[in-house]
Amino acid sequence: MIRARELTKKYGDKTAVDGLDFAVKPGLVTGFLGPNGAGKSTTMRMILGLDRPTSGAVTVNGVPHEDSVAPLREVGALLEAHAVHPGRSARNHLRWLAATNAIPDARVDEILAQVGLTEVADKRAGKFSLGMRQRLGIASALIGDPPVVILDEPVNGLDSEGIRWVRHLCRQLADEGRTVFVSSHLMTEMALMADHLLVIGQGRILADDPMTEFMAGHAPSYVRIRTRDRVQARAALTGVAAELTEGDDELRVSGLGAEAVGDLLFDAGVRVHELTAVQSSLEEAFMALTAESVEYRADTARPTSDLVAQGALR
Ligand SMILES: Nc1ncnc2c1ncn2[C@@H]1O[C@H](COP(=O)(O)OP(=O)(O)OP(=O)(O)O)[C@@H](O)[C@H]1O
Repeated sequence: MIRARELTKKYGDKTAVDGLDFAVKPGLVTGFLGPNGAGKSTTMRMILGLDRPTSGAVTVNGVPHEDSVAPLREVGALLEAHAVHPGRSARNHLRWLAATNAIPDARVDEILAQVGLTEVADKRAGKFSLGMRQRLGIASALIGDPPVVILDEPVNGLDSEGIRWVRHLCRQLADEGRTVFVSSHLMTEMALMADHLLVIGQGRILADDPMTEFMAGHAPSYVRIRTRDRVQARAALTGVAAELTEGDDELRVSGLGAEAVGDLLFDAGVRVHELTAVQSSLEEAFMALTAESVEYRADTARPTSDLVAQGALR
Protein backbone atom coordinates (compact mmCIF):
# COMPACT_ATOMS: atom_id res chain seq x y z
CA MET A 1 0.00 0.00 0.00
CA ILE A 2 1.23 3.47 -0.89
CA ARG A 3 -0.38 6.27 1.10
CA ALA A 4 0.03 9.98 0.39
CA ARG A 5 -1.29 12.65 2.72
CA GLU A 6 -1.35 16.29 1.63
CA LEU A 7 1.73 15.49 -0.42
CA THR A 8 3.18 18.74 -1.79
CA LYS A 9 6.33 19.63 -3.69
CA LYS A 10 7.35 23.14 -4.66
CA TYR A 11 10.28 24.11 -6.86
CA GLY A 12 10.68 27.81 -6.12
CA ASP A 13 7.40 29.42 -7.15
CA LYS A 14 6.29 26.35 -9.07
CA THR A 15 4.00 23.91 -7.24
CA ALA A 16 4.68 20.59 -8.99
CA VAL A 17 2.57 18.48 -6.60
CA ASP A 18 -0.25 20.17 -4.78
CA GLY A 19 -1.66 18.46 -1.68
CA LEU A 20 -2.21 14.96 -3.06
CA ASP A 21 -4.20 12.54 -0.92
CA PHE A 22 -4.42 8.99 -2.22
CA ALA A 23 -3.98 5.31 -1.41
CA VAL A 24 -2.63 2.83 -3.95
CA LYS A 25 -3.95 -0.57 -2.87
CA PRO A 26 -2.45 -4.06 -3.07
CA GLY A 27 -3.86 -6.66 -5.46
CA LEU A 28 -4.62 -4.09 -8.17
CA VAL A 29 -2.83 -2.48 -11.07
CA THR A 30 -3.25 1.25 -10.51
CA GLY A 31 -2.61 3.43 -13.54
CA PHE A 32 -1.10 6.85 -12.88
CA LEU A 33 -2.07 9.32 -15.59
CA GLY A 34 -1.61 12.99 -16.26
CA PRO A 35 -0.54 15.30 -19.07
CA ASN A 36 3.14 16.29 -19.42
CA GLY A 37 4.26 18.24 -16.39
CA ALA A 38 1.30 17.10 -14.24
CA GLY A 39 3.61 15.96 -11.45
CA LYS A 40 3.72 12.18 -11.96
CA SER A 41 7.50 11.77 -11.88
CA THR A 42 7.82 14.13 -8.93
CA THR A 43 5.21 12.09 -7.04
CA MET A 44 6.97 8.82 -7.86
CA ARG A 45 10.30 10.27 -6.81
CA MET A 46 8.83 11.33 -3.45
CA ILE A 47 7.34 7.87 -2.92
CA LEU A 48 10.83 6.46 -3.44
CA GLY A 49 12.47 8.98 -1.12
CA LEU A 50 14.46 10.49 -4.02
CA ASP A 51 12.81 13.87 -3.52
CA ARG A 52 11.68 15.38 -0.23
CA PRO A 53 8.12 16.70 0.03
CA THR A 54 7.86 20.42 0.77
CA SER A 55 4.99 19.44 3.05
CA GLY A 56 2.79 16.42 3.64
CA ALA A 57 4.04 12.84 3.55
CA VAL A 58 4.01 9.60 1.65
CA THR A 59 4.55 6.12 3.06
CA VAL A 60 5.05 2.66 1.60
CA ASN A 61 3.52 -0.05 3.77
CA GLY A 62 3.37 2.50 6.56
CA VAL A 63 7.01 3.59 6.42
CA PRO A 64 8.60 6.54 4.60
CA HIS A 65 10.77 4.88 1.94
CA GLU A 66 13.99 6.61 3.02
CA ASP A 67 13.67 4.88 6.41
CA SER A 68 13.57 1.45 4.78
CA VAL A 69 16.45 -0.88 5.74
CA ALA A 70 16.56 -2.98 2.54
CA PRO A 71 14.74 -0.71 0.07
CA LEU A 72 14.72 -3.09 -2.92
CA ARG A 73 12.88 -5.68 -0.86
CA GLU A 74 10.22 -3.10 0.05
CA VAL A 75 9.67 -1.28 -3.24
CA GLY A 76 10.87 -2.10 -6.73
CA ALA A 77 10.94 0.84 -9.10
CA LEU A 78 11.59 1.51 -12.72
CA LEU A 79 12.09 5.21 -13.30
CA GLU A 80 12.30 6.73 -16.76
CA ALA A 81 15.95 7.65 -16.41
CA HIS A 82 17.29 4.68 -14.50
CA ALA A 83 21.03 4.51 -14.25
CA VAL A 84 22.95 1.41 -15.26
CA HIS A 85 26.71 1.66 -15.68
CA PRO A 86 27.21 1.19 -19.47
CA GLY A 87 30.36 -0.85 -19.00
CA ARG A 88 28.70 -3.33 -16.67
CA SER A 89 26.93 -6.45 -17.90
CA ALA A 90 23.28 -7.05 -17.04
CA ARG A 91 24.29 -9.93 -14.78
CA ASN A 92 26.90 -7.89 -12.92
CA HIS A 93 24.50 -4.98 -12.49
CA LEU A 94 21.92 -7.29 -10.93
CA ARG A 95 24.55 -9.07 -8.81
CA TRP A 96 25.65 -5.71 -7.46
CA LEU A 97 22.04 -4.80 -6.63
CA ALA A 98 21.56 -8.18 -4.94
CA ALA A 99 24.75 -7.85 -2.88
CA THR A 100 23.89 -4.35 -1.64
CA ASN A 101 20.35 -5.31 -0.65
CA ALA A 102 20.95 -8.65 1.09
CA ILE A 103 19.32 -10.56 -1.76
CA PRO A 104 20.63 -14.09 -2.50
CA ASP A 105 22.83 -14.27 -5.63
CA ALA A 106 20.69 -17.13 -7.01
CA ARG A 107 17.91 -14.64 -7.54
CA VAL A 108 19.95 -12.97 -10.33
CA ASP A 109 19.61 -15.84 -12.84
CA GLU A 110 15.98 -16.30 -11.86
CA ILE A 111 15.10 -12.68 -12.60
CA LEU A 112 17.19 -12.62 -15.82
CA ALA A 113 15.11 -15.54 -17.08
CA GLN A 114 11.86 -13.91 -15.98
CA VAL A 115 12.55 -10.75 -18.02
CA GLY A 116 13.97 -12.68 -21.00
CA LEU A 117 17.57 -11.44 -20.76
CA THR A 118 19.38 -14.74 -20.01
CA GLU A 119 21.02 -14.90 -23.44
CA VAL A 120 22.45 -11.39 -23.26
CA ALA A 121 23.20 -11.43 -19.53
CA ASP A 122 26.94 -11.02 -20.06
CA LYS A 123 26.70 -8.27 -22.66
CA ARG A 124 27.59 -4.75 -21.59
CA ALA A 125 24.47 -2.76 -20.74
CA GLY A 126 25.84 0.14 -22.82
CA LYS A 127 25.25 -2.01 -25.95
CA PHE A 128 21.62 -2.73 -25.05
CA SER A 129 18.69 -1.54 -27.16
CA LEU A 130 16.08 0.64 -25.46
CA GLY A 131 13.82 -2.40 -25.12
CA MET A 132 16.58 -4.47 -23.49
CA ARG A 133 17.38 -1.59 -21.12
CA GLN A 134 13.71 -1.46 -20.14
CA ARG A 135 13.76 -5.18 -19.39
CA LEU A 136 16.91 -4.74 -17.31
CA GLY A 137 15.22 -1.86 -15.48
CA ILE A 138 12.23 -4.09 -14.74
CA ALA A 139 14.57 -6.87 -13.58
CA SER A 140 16.22 -4.37 -11.20
CA ALA A 141 12.78 -3.39 -9.89
CA LEU A 142 11.75 -6.99 -9.24
CA ILE A 143 14.98 -8.54 -7.99
CA GLY A 144 14.09 -7.95 -4.34
CA ASP A 145 10.68 -9.65 -4.76
CA PRO A 146 9.06 -6.46 -3.41
CA PRO A 147 5.43 -6.17 -2.30
CA VAL A 148 5.20 -2.74 -3.95
CA VAL A 149 6.20 -2.15 -7.58
CA ILE A 150 6.39 1.28 -9.23
CA LEU A 151 6.90 1.43 -12.98
CA ASP A 152 7.28 4.78 -14.73
CA GLU A 153 6.55 4.34 -18.47
CA PRO A 154 7.50 0.63 -18.46
CA VAL A 155 6.47 0.00 -22.07
CA ASN A 156 8.63 2.83 -23.42
CA GLY A 157 10.71 1.47 -26.31
CA LEU A 158 9.22 -2.01 -26.20
CA ASP A 159 7.83 -3.75 -29.28
CA SER A 160 4.35 -5.31 -29.36
CA GLU A 161 5.57 -8.54 -27.80
CA GLY A 162 7.35 -6.59 -25.05
CA ILE A 163 4.28 -4.47 -24.38
CA ARG A 164 2.13 -7.58 -24.00
CA TRP A 165 4.74 -9.03 -21.72
CA VAL A 166 4.66 -5.96 -19.43
CA ARG A 167 0.86 -6.10 -19.37
CA HIS A 168 0.85 -9.76 -18.32
CA LEU A 169 3.64 -9.15 -15.83
CA CYS A 170 1.70 -6.33 -14.13
CA ARG A 171 -1.41 -8.53 -13.97
CA GLN A 172 0.60 -11.37 -12.47
CA LEU A 173 2.23 -9.08 -9.87
CA ALA A 174 -1.17 -7.72 -8.84
CA ASP A 175 -2.68 -11.22 -8.72
CA GLU A 176 0.13 -12.19 -6.35
CA GLY A 177 -1.23 -9.48 -4.04
CA ARG A 178 1.38 -6.81 -4.75
CA THR A 179 0.73 -3.10 -5.07
CA VAL A 180 1.40 -2.16 -8.69
CA PHE A 181 1.60 1.54 -9.60
CA VAL A 182 2.22 2.23 -13.28
CA SER A 183 2.42 5.36 -15.39
CA SER A 184 2.09 5.35 -19.16
CA HIS A 185 1.21 7.75 -21.92
CA LEU A 186 -0.12 4.84 -23.98
CA MET A 187 -3.82 4.97 -23.21
CA THR A 188 -4.77 1.85 -25.14
CA GLU A 189 -2.26 -0.05 -23.06
CA MET A 190 -3.45 1.54 -19.82
CA ALA A 191 -7.04 0.65 -20.69
CA LEU A 192 -6.03 -3.00 -20.98
CA MET A 193 -3.76 -3.05 -17.95
CA ALA A 194 -5.19 -0.98 -15.10
CA ASP A 195 -7.91 -1.90 -12.62
CA HIS A 196 -7.87 1.52 -11.00
CA LEU A 197 -6.88 4.98 -12.21
CA LEU A 198 -5.31 7.92 -10.45
CA VAL A 199 -5.38 10.95 -12.75
CA ILE A 200 -3.61 14.19 -11.89
CA GLY A 201 -3.38 17.56 -13.60
CA GLN A 202 -1.22 20.48 -12.48
CA GLY A 203 -0.30 18.57 -9.34
CA ARG A 204 -3.89 17.93 -8.22
CA ILE A 205 -6.08 14.84 -8.31
CA LEU A 206 -8.63 14.90 -11.12
CA ALA A 207 -9.89 11.34 -10.65
CA ASP A 208 -9.24 8.40 -8.32
CA ASP A 209 -11.62 5.68 -9.48
CA PRO A 210 -11.89 2.03 -10.46
CA MET A 211 -11.46 1.77 -14.24
CA THR A 212 -15.09 0.73 -14.77
CA GLU A 213 -16.39 3.73 -12.82
CA PHE A 214 -13.96 6.07 -14.55
CA MET A 215 -15.13 4.91 -17.97
CA ALA A 216 -18.80 5.13 -16.97
CA GLY A 217 -18.29 8.65 -15.64
CA HIS A 218 -15.92 10.13 -18.20
CA ALA A 219 -16.18 8.04 -21.37
CA PRO A 220 -19.82 8.26 -22.34
CA SER A 221 -21.41 5.72 -24.59
CA TYR A 222 -23.80 6.66 -27.36
CA VAL A 223 -25.59 5.15 -30.33
CA ARG A 224 -24.50 6.24 -33.79
CA ILE A 225 -27.17 6.38 -36.48
CA ARG A 226 -26.67 6.94 -40.16
CA THR A 227 -29.82 7.64 -42.09
CA ARG A 228 -31.03 9.81 -44.95
CA ASP A 229 -34.22 10.56 -42.96
CA ARG A 230 -32.56 12.73 -40.32
CA VAL A 231 -35.53 14.97 -39.68
CA GLN A 232 -37.80 12.00 -39.09
CA ALA A 233 -35.18 10.28 -36.96
CA ARG A 234 -34.78 13.36 -34.79
CA ALA A 235 -38.55 13.62 -34.40
CA ALA A 236 -38.77 9.98 -33.32
CA LEU A 237 -36.08 10.37 -30.69
CA THR A 238 -36.65 13.89 -29.38
CA GLY A 239 -37.97 13.84 -25.85
CA VAL A 240 -36.93 10.21 -25.34
CA ALA A 241 -33.16 10.40 -25.79
CA ALA A 242 -31.12 12.28 -23.17
CA GLU A 243 -29.18 14.05 -25.88
CA LEU A 244 -29.15 14.18 -29.67
CA THR A 245 -26.03 15.45 -31.41
CA GLU A 246 -25.55 15.99 -35.13
CA GLY A 247 -22.24 14.83 -36.61
CA ASP A 248 -21.10 15.28 -40.23
CA ASP A 249 -23.06 12.34 -41.54
CA GLU A 250 -24.49 10.86 -38.38
CA LEU A 251 -26.75 11.38 -35.43
CA ARG A 252 -25.48 10.54 -31.95
CA VAL A 253 -27.97 9.49 -29.32
CA SER A 254 -27.13 9.25 -25.65
CA GLY A 255 -29.27 8.00 -22.80
CA LEU A 256 -30.81 5.13 -24.79
CA GLY A 257 -29.52 1.67 -25.70
CA ALA A 258 -29.10 0.53 -29.30
CA GLU A 259 -32.15 -1.74 -29.08
CA ALA A 260 -34.44 1.03 -27.90
CA VAL A 261 -33.14 3.39 -30.57
CA GLY A 262 -33.65 0.72 -33.25
CA ASP A 263 -37.21 0.04 -32.09
CA LEU A 264 -38.15 3.73 -32.01
CA LEU A 265 -36.80 4.29 -35.51
CA PHE A 266 -38.51 1.18 -36.82
CA ASP A 267 -41.85 2.26 -35.32
CA ALA A 268 -41.43 5.67 -36.97
CA GLY A 269 -40.69 4.02 -40.33
CA VAL A 270 -37.17 5.50 -40.53
CA ARG A 271 -34.81 3.71 -42.97
CA VAL A 272 -31.52 3.18 -41.10
CA HIS A 273 -28.16 2.54 -42.78
CA GLU A 274 -26.10 2.13 -39.62
CA LEU A 275 -26.88 1.72 -35.95
CA THR A 276 -23.85 1.22 -33.70
CA ALA A 277 -23.40 1.26 -29.94
CA VAL A 278 -20.18 3.24 -29.35
CA GLN A 279 -18.12 3.35 -26.14
CA SER A 280 -15.66 6.25 -26.04
CA SER A 281 -12.08 5.27 -25.42
CA LEU A 282 -9.96 5.87 -22.34
CA GLU A 283 -7.92 8.30 -24.42
CA GLU A 284 -11.00 10.38 -25.22
CA ALA A 285 -12.06 10.34 -21.58
CA PHE A 286 -8.56 11.32 -20.45
CA MET A 287 -8.31 14.15 -22.98
CA ALA A 288 -11.68 15.53 -21.94
CA LEU A 289 -10.87 15.31 -18.23
CA THR A 290 -7.43 16.90 -18.49
CA ALA A 291 -8.11 19.45 -21.25
CA GLU A 292 -8.07 22.29 -18.74
CA SER A 293 -4.82 21.28 -17.10
CA VAL A 294 -2.61 20.65 -20.13
CA GLU A 295 0.60 22.62 -19.60
CA TYR A 296 2.19 22.38 -23.04
CA ARG A 297 0.14 22.30 -26.20
CA ALA A 298 1.07 22.89 -29.82
CA ASP A 299 -0.86 25.78 -31.38
CA THR A 300 -2.21 23.56 -34.10
CA ALA A 301 -3.10 20.62 -31.87
CA ARG A 302 -6.75 20.03 -31.22
CA PRO A 303 -6.89 19.83 -27.44
CA THR A 304 -9.59 17.24 -27.36
CA SER A 305 -11.07 14.62 -29.59
CA ASP A 306 -13.63 15.08 -32.31
CA LEU A 307 -16.18 13.86 -29.85
CA VAL A 308 -15.57 16.77 -27.54
CA ALA A 309 -15.41 19.23 -30.39
CA GLN A 310 -18.77 17.98 -31.54
CA GLY A 311 -20.26 18.22 -28.11
CA ALA A 312 -20.79 14.55 -27.33
CA LEU A 313 -18.44 14.63 -24.34
CA ARG A 314 -19.23 17.24 -21.76
N1 LIG B 1 13.89 19.79 -10.47
C1 LIG B 1 12.92 20.61 -10.88
N2 LIG B 1 13.06 21.95 -10.82
C2 LIG B 1 12.10 22.78 -11.22
N3 LIG B 1 10.90 22.38 -11.70
C3 LIG B 1 10.70 21.06 -11.80
C4 LIG B 1 11.69 20.10 -11.39
N4 LIG B 1 11.18 18.85 -11.60
C5 LIG B 1 9.95 19.03 -12.11
N5 LIG B 1 9.65 20.35 -12.22
C6 LIG B 1 8.39 20.92 -12.70
O1 LIG B 1 7.34 20.33 -11.96
C7 LIG B 1 6.24 20.01 -12.80
C8 LIG B 1 5.93 18.53 -12.70
O2 LIG B 1 6.96 17.79 -13.35
P1 LIG B 1 6.97 16.20 -13.45
O3 LIG B 1 8.22 15.81 -14.18
O4 LIG B 1 6.74 15.60 -12.12
O5 LIG B 1 5.70 15.94 -14.38
P2 LIG B 1 5.27 14.59 -15.12
O6 LIG B 1 3.81 14.45 -14.87
O7 LIG B 1 6.14 13.47 -14.72
O8 LIG B 1 5.52 14.98 -16.64
P3 LIG B 1 5.92 14.04 -17.89
O9 LIG B 1 4.69 13.30 -18.27
O10 LIG B 1 6.30 15.06 -18.92
O11 LIG B 1 7.06 13.17 -17.47
C9 LIG B 1 6.61 20.47 -14.20
O12 LIG B 1 6.06 21.75 -14.43
C10 LIG B 1 8.12 20.53 -14.17
O13 LIG B 1 8.59 21.52 -15.05
